[in-house]
Amino acid sequence: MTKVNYLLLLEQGFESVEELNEDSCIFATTHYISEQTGKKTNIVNHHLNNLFKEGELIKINTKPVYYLPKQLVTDFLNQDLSKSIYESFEELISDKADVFNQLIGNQSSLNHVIKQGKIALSYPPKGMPFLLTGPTGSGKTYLVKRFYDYAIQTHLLEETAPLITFNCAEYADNPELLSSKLFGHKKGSFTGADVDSKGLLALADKGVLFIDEVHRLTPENQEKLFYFIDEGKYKPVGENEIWSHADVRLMFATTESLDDYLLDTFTRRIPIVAKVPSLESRGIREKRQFLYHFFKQEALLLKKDVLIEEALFHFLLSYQFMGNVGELQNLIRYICGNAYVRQGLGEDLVVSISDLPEKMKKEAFRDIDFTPKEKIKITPTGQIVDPSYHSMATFFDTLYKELDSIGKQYMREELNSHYWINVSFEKIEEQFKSINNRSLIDKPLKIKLVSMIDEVCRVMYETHQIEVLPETRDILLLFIELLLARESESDYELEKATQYNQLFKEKLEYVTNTVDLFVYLFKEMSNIGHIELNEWDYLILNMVFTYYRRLKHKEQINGVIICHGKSTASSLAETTNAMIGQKVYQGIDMSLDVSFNEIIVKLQRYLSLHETANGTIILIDIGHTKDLKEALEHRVDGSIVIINNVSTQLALDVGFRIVNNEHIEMIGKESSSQHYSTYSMFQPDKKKVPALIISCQSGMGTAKKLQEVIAENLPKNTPIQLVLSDYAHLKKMKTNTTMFNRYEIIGILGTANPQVENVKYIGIDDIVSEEGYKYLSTIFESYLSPHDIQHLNNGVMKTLSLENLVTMLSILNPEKTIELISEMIDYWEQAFDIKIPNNLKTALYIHISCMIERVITREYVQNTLLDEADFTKEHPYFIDVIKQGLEKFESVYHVSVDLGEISYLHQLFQANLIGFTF
Ligand SMILES: Nc1ncnc2c1ncn2[C@@H]1O[C@H](COP(=O)(O)OP(=O)(O)OP(=O)(O)O)[C@@H](O)[C@H]1O
Repeated sequence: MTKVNYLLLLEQGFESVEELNEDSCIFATTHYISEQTGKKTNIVNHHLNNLFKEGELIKINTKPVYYLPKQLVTDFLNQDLSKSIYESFEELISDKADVFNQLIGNQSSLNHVIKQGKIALSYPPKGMPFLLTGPTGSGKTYLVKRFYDYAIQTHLLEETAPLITFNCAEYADNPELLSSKLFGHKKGSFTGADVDSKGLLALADKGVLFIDEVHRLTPENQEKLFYFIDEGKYKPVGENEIWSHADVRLMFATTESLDDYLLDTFTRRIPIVAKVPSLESRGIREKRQFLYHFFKQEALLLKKDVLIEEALFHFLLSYQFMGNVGELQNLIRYICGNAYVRQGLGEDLVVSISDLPEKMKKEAFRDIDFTPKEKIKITPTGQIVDPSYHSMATFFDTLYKELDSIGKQYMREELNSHYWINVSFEKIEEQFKSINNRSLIDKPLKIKLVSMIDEVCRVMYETHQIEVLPETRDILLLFIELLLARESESDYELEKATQYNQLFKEKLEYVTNTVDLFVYLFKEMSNIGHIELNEWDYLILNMVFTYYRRLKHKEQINGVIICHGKSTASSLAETTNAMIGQKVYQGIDMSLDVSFNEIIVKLQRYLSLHETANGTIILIDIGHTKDLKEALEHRVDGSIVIINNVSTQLALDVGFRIVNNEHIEMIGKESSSQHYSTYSMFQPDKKKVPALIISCQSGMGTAKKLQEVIAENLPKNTPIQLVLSDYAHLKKMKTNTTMFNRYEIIGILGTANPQVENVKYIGIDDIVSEEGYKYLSTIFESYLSPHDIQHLNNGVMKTLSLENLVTMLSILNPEKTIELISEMIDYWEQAFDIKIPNNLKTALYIHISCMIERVITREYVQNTLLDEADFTKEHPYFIDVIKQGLEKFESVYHVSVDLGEISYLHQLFQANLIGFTF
């Protein structure tokens, strides 16, 4: 029996399937087929797996596993499938449920637009108008059609509901005609109006009217439309008395920017506006998917495999399509059509640069790389064989393996640290050079990236005096390009990388700090795609940042000058550096209105980012030796010498000695005696900086918000750092992460306990409870005074509920919501005659606002455990009072809160109020 027979067998079995479930598809298990055919299960398995790899079958990963013929399942569901392996039949069926699953970018670039659109459509009772902006060809019309499909599928609209499209640009020169088109007209209302005519609003009744190029609508027509939006009625042209009514969901689109005056008045009336991104800004990953998608369409149409020459594919990847997705789609159709004409009836269709339109051909040939490469193959069933894609996926793993093998040699002490760094760096460089970086990312993104990196480096220099050498910048650029092009995450022995990073940090902490700073600034400042760095990537950055710096700057003593006055220290440092001929000193100015504490913070920051192992000499104008000693002894690696009474001569003398590599103590002793000043020297006692980990199950967004709230309420000069951690990562890795090596972790704060042994955890709910102070004390008591802890507690209590609301609510106006909930709580306090404690208040704020969102977005979960009759019988007064409190809320947001939700509220009240009897 051949492979093909197995496929036929499955297809025959599938013919009688009426519903997709485990029973009806039992014919699709290995066991069943083995029994039917008398073949051993491992033989059956082998063939089925091959068919699966070739894209003929999909897999349902239940026990037992089911193999179903992909094409027939697609026909059955009347929808393309988004993947080839499903965890259950339910998952397979629900893949159909959401029409957006198929959309390229639904999880990334279009995520926001889709979310906004769904909200607009679902907003009770009849949805809200919704405006899509975005350049031509970006897919606005395409999205509107998907939103319409979604509304039908979720029964927001009837199956027969109309979708009517109207393009204002076609009537822009004739506002009367436009008006009559939209609103209809009465017989005789203008020349040629021989009969009454219905407008599009009437035709779109109970459905959707999509108005494209809406910026071409005249102000009068806008006004008429606004009136319709507000009141649901309008008058056809020539009709003065009788109002017409229509039940229509409106969607709008425009290619213009919202700054346009017409649009400004428009957007004030349209609550939801979402931007469809240009093709270029969607990044190389999505562009690659679009290329696959459109070539697949052609393969399907022509019923042939399409073989794409690598040079053509890469030209398309890097070409900037001003007409966006639409232009790309047309171009691919043109290319395939051209190739078809040339090749006629051949078995496959080979497409190459020569199939491009003339004007593009020239440009494509200019950049062509003549090394022969394998072609990319796309079959009509959607199977993709792309050798360049695979090499990218394994690229990083290969590098990590190399770094691991060098690291192992270092661990076995076969290499010293100097060689470890050098050999690792050489490997990184070699691997980077091996990749063809012509089309890792598209040109405009690359231009943006170059200026982004320059900007980050400028800020690093201006704020922290860290110079990133041009060589380092080049390699950083390539590295980030590679990261942006990386399609999948590697899980190659991440713990090993963590260990190497730790060893690296022990040697060169200032480099790891510099890397952290670079990553932080890059993420903060960049609006370039999302980049995930793993521990290996950090190791690469550590090596890259060290390598050239070491080559350029011999390891020498660090020099710092601190003086009173606006710019005395910096100009003294500058002059001496110039006279010595290299950078020896960093100046820190101490203007009169700046406290010495602030100077210390500046100094600490500066030193944390620079090599201090060879010692640091601080030249200062007056005193402060003791303060400096205290501030630095835990923070630097090598000896510290402080010399008083700085003068130009002293600075020059010390500077030349530093350059000549004299011993630090000798410099202190001799220079100070020659220049009538005093010096003191001490060895540091290095301790880790305390840090609190913030980690939320609900994601980094919430953790970041929480970090802001805590940071705002901590004393200004506390050494405590607030570090964010991914919840799943923390829970899995426990103390085995760089964070635990880098900091003295004082505790974890979050929304769920990640269960890290021997580390204290407090939840947000603990902080906002009555006992908030007590909980905070368990973590902060060794670091903050009781007064500071109290301040922190109060501050967090005050901001947290509001903050939470703002992050959680994506559509409603948070201030208004808070106001309403607060009224509600007042009402309940009066009616129940109780004082609701803060913890319950916060819980209520959060709970109710989420509840509204649940109702509006129809993600309503029925409380199946509730016995409604019992609950109604036992708590009639509670239900009554809660309902009255919710009344205004229900009417403002057009929602209705069911008994299940009221019973959740009941549980909340009971759990938080001792002796609550209602
Ligand atoms: N996500 C997508 N998947 C597949 N095809 C798409 C996608 N987005 C857009 N297209 C295709 O690109 C073409 C252009 O899209 P569309 O007409 O929706 O753009 P538009 O923004 O409305 O353009 P214009 O402003 O010029 O009217 C269409 O043929 C559409 O089928």
